[in-house]
Amino acid sequence: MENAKSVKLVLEDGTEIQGKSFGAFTSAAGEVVFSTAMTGYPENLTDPSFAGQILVLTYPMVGNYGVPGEDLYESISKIFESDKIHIAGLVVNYYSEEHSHWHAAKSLGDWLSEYNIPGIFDVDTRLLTKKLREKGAMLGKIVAAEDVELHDPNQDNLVAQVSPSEVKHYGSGKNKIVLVDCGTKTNIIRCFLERDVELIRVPWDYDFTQLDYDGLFLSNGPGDPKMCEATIGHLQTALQQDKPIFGICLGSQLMGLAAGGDTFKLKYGHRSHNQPVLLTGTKRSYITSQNHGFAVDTDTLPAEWEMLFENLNDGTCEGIKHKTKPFFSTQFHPEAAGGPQDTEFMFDDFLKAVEEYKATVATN
Ligand SMILES: NC(=O)CC[C@H](N)C(=O)O
Repeated sequence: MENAKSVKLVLEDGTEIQGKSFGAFTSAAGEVVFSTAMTGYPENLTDPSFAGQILVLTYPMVGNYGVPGEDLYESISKIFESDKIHIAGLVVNYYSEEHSHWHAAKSLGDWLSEYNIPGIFDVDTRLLTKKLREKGAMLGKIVAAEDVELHDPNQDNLVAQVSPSEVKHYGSGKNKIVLVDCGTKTNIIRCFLERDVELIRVPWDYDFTQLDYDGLFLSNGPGDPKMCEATIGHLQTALQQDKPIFGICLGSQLMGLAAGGDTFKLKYGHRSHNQPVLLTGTKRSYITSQNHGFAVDTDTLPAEWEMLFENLNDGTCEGIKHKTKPFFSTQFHPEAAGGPQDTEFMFDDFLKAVEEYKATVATN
C-alpha cells in the first residue's frame, strides 16, 4: 500500500487525523465507535447492527487473514452475518493488503471497494479510542476527495433499512419459531436451524401476532431501539400471552420498552469479544461477545421484570427476564460470530421453555 492516497478522519469535536486510504476512495459520515475484538472483521463488517457506524478497530494489524469466499446453505450465508457490508467506514492502524488463510478469497481492501465503503489506515487507533472513551462515541467522517456533512445515524430508522421486506421460511423442525428480523445476524438463524426448528423470518413491522407459532424471537439490529414503534406495539400484544419470548441485543431493548421500561444511550458502548456478565442471583459469570450502544435502564423496569445478567465492567443491564412468564433476553450475543460461544446454551434454554409451554397447553 505504498501509493495509498491521503484521507482524513474528522470528528465532531474538531479533531482531524490524517491517514491513508484503503477500500473505496470515497467520503462517508457516521457515528464513530470502537471495537476491541482481536479478530472477526468479516463477521463484524456484515453485522447489520453496525449500519451507519464508522468502526475503529483497536487491534493493531487488520487484514492479514483476508476475507473468506461465500458459501451458502439454504440461501443463508455460512460465513458472513448478512449479505453485505453494513459499516459506513473502517479505521485501522496497520492495514495488511497481503493476506494468508486457507479460506481467503480476497483482500479486505478489495472487499470494502466492492461495497464502496472507505477505509483509513495509519491511524493511532488506541489514542483515538482513548478519546472516544473520554468524550463518548462521536459523529465523524472519513474525507477523501469531497467533503460530506456529519450525520447522526441514530436519528434514522435504520432497522427499516436493513430488515427484509418479505416473510421467509426455513427448516422443518418440531418447534415453530417466529424470528422478527430487525437486522438479524445469520448465526442466529444457524443456531436455530441446528436445533430442530421451523423458522418463520418476518420483517420488523410485520404483525406476527396473527401467526401460529410456539415461540417468538426478536433479533439484534442497528440504531436507537425507540425507532421500532411497530415492533414494540406487536410485542406488547405478545406479552399479554404466555408463549415463550427471547430477544438478543436490540431484541432485549425492545422487550424492555414493550414491558414499560426505558432505554438509554451508553457513553461509548460495548463492542468486544471479552465482556464479562454476571447471571443474577449466582456467582457465575460468562465472557461474552457484544456490540451495542444502548441499554435497558434496569431501574425503570416494572415490578414483574428483573435484570437477568449484569455487565461486570460497568454494572449495566445485560439481559432481562419476566418473574413468572417465559420471557427473557440477553443484551450480549450468545450466537457469538465472532467471539466466545460459551452462552449458546441460551438457545437451548429458550427451546426448553417452548417445549414446556407446549406440554402445558397439551395437558390443559
Ligand atoms: N447489536 C445490536 O442489536 C445493537 C442494538 C442497538 N442498536 C444498540 O446499539 O444498542
